[in-house]
Amino acid sequence: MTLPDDLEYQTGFGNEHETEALPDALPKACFSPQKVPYGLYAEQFSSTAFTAPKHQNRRTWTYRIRPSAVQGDYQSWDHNPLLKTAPLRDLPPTPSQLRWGPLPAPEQPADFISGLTTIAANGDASTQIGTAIHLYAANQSMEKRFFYNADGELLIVPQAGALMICTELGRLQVSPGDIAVIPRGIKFRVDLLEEKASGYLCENYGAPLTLPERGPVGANGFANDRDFQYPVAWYEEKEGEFELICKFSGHLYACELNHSPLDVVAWVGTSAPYKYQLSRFNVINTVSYDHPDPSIFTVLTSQSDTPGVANLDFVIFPPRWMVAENTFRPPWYHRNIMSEFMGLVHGVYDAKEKGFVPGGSSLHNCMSPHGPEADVFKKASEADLKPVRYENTLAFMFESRYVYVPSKFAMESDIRQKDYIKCWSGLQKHFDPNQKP
Ligand SMILES: O=C(O)Cc1cc(O)ccc1O
Ligand SMILES: [Fe+2]
Repeated sequence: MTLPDDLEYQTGFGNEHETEALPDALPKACFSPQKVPYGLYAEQFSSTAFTAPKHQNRRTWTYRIRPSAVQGDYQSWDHNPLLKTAPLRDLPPTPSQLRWGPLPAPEQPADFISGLTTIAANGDASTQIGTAIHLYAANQSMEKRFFYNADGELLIVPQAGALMICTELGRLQVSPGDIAVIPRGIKFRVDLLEEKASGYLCENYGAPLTLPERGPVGANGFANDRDFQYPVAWYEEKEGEFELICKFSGHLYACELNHSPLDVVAWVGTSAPYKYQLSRFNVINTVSYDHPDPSIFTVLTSQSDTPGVANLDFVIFPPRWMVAENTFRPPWYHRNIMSEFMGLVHGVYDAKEKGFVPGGSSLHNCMSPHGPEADVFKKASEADLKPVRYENTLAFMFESRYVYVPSKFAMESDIRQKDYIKCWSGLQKHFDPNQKP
């Protein structure tokens, strides 16, 4: 369900946005004046190295009631043993094709952070390489708890239930069909707008997500810059007993706060949380023949140090027309150097009509063979190739150059579909050397 979203946003991917919740709160002629309007403190927030190339540089100046340094001592926080960080060492990486059903709804109270479960991770957070994939399942708002993640940027893909993500830089409302991205280090709280909420969370240890190049497609297409929505300044002036949780180099810490950290009255900069409605994606595909590589469906990419080889590609399979002639239309059988983790927001995915259910996941690691299940192969091989519209479907992929290591929970939990590979066992031999091509 999509709840109406009446919040105000600023638009434009990666723009230097500026916003103030009180008139003239934003200093005009410099970033760090001797006295900030309204008695605020200036604090710079850097998401990239000071010296990162200009087109990649992301930093934001915040003007806040108290500097972030006003907080208690960090103590270790051990309330979520299922939240893990790469490198995962409990089990060896596996080339086995894996699939999972959704997580059951939590029986105990769980918020967005305490209700996180890690399914897989790759790379190494301490070297800022790789990603982790978690599922969230929450039945309560974070209330007096706030969180920031020093290990990476967070890409939230809601699957059920609308969320109000209250951040230092303002609020984002997201429903299934939207995504939100929270920069590394930004403090936030997630409020549930419905009784429960669940979805996927990709933690990107690497370079911040950005739009892929458009190449010969030109200046428009795929995810258009104008459709990315950034919050306007919004603050809470609240005193009391609050808790700030942080994930730092794979460890969870908490410190006490005597005020809400969402106290930024004005900000200007290029590093900020944002949301994007996936239905805005301009889908580009063949109008002649063959099934193009799924990179044509890339919404956002986190580049590694090798050009064209992603730390993380976020790819979607949205509703679209399928018109390819003389073509086997579903994904082909394939083996890929990149590792592919998939999820389903709603509907049915064209390669897997059974077993891959909304809220579920699959993993096909580097070079592990996969493709349509047996029934899909049969149907697609005989289909009448008239134009058809794929409706009510939204699958996605977190694709990475690094092998995903599943968590112990993922391998041992009942949500793992241990018979997944049987989906290909019905593929019969049809070879006939005497058949005329
Ligand atoms: O494996 C998958 O289902 C994802 C995928 C989809 C597609 O259309 C082409 C290649 C690919 O890896
Ligand atoms: Fe694939």
